[in-house]
Amino acid sequence: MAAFRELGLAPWLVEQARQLGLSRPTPVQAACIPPVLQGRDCLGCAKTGSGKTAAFVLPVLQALSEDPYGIFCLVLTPTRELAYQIAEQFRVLGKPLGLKDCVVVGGLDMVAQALELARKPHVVIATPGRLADHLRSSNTFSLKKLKFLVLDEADRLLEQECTDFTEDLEVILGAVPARRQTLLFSATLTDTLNELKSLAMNKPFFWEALSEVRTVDELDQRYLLVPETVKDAYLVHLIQTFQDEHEDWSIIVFTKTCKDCQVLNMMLRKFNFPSVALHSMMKQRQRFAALAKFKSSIFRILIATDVAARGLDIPAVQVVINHNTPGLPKIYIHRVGRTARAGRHGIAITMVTQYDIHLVHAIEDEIKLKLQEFSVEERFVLDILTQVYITRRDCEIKLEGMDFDEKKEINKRKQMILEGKDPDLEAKRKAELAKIKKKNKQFREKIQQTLEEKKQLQLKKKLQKRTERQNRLCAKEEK
Ligand SMILES: Nc1ncnc2c1ncn2[C@@H]1O[C@H](COP(=O)(O)OP(=O)(O)OP(=O)(O)O)[C@@H](O)[C@H]1O
Repeated sequence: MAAFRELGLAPWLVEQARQLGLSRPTPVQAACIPPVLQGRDCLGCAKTGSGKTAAFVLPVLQALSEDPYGIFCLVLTPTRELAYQIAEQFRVLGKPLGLKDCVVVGGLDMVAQALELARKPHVVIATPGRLADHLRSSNTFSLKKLKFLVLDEADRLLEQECTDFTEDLEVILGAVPARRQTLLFSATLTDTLNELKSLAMNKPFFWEALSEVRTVDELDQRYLLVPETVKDAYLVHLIQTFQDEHEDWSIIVFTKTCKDCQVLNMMLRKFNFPSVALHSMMKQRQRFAALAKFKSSIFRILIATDVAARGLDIPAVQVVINHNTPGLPKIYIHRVGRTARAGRHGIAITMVTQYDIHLVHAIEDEIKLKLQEFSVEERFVLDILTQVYITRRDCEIKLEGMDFDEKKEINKRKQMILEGKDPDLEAKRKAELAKIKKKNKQFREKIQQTLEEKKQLQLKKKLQKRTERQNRLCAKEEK
């Protein structure tokens, strides 16, 4: 394969890449860097951990070094943690340029971000919601001269799942120039390819890794069939086994909900495991702190929701455990892709209950590979079953006392504020709407009741008349 130099990158950038340990380009880099340097739009689809970030960071930096100004490049990404990770790559590789970057994500001070944006950074790395908020509320910066628009995890940004970015993307696309280079990357582009192609119209170059299997060869993919009620005991047993056998391994456990994530973290800590949680109901500073502890291997176990499923690059992660079977094969691909990155080996174990077997089949169909069974000595699990059950119950009771659901309500209010809505006004509006609905219902019921009463009355009168008529007839006959 060609060296970085042969792809058209400048010597200073090749040297910078080498210092970071990138000595030879990965296939996605070798394929995508030249067309991007030629000014073409690019859609790159390559497996998790294959170096897609540098595939866009390097050519953007090269173009920036030839014509430096701000704001030159905007990178959009679905999660806050990922935004910081990408910013770090720009910072390290772009150090000789004196690169100025700005990270614009939710959960942090908006005023400080607005000030930074006004200073015209070369590169802005943002989550769509917060950037759209800035665009709606301020005119202290402009994206009109932008040269590059990058959508990392592009399919996630376009799909309408739990967090729907559509409205925010519309605001952002309205603020960037039509004449620009658009770069779109993900490990799972194919589902949204048509929408993505409409974003990249400048002689787009599409590259997809030539491979039947959609996950990396270095990943050992297993399933563990467990009854729903004893999942946690299996989890504790698995973690204990990995910790005993491989002290230096880091483990990510993916859970379905924030509450599950919080309870499992509390439970594992009761068993003295060095774990931290990461989910969207935590304050942003807590999220960063948890991730920093995990990345520095101070805490070797991360319990996370899908907020950590995409993009995070933590080389020490050797094991991914899916506490629930992901409902979508795409989510499975990203989750298990947190291990076995950049040619390293890793293992992914998915817990499967009797109700999830169809989900496993869907995953296998998508990745074009059969998962192998992971065997566990059940007597060890049986030994800890009761203890794990009681500990989990204790943690659930404790969590209820901590008003976890109330916090959810508070977070909803915060989200409204970020969306420029007044939560009290919204609550009032909702209450008024409910009142009107209730009144309408009462009114309808009253009409119904009156109609019913009238009907009854008419029926009564009819019956009365009939009886009177019969009485009269009887009286006549008697006469
Ligand atoms: N040319 C290279 N040589 C060696 N290592 C590389 C090279 N390019 C990237 N890497 C390393 O590979 C790891 C994964 O890269 P990156 O995070 O860009 O993957 P990705 O394809 O974006 O994965 P995901 O789909 O999970 O987001 C990083 O640690 C990065 O430093």
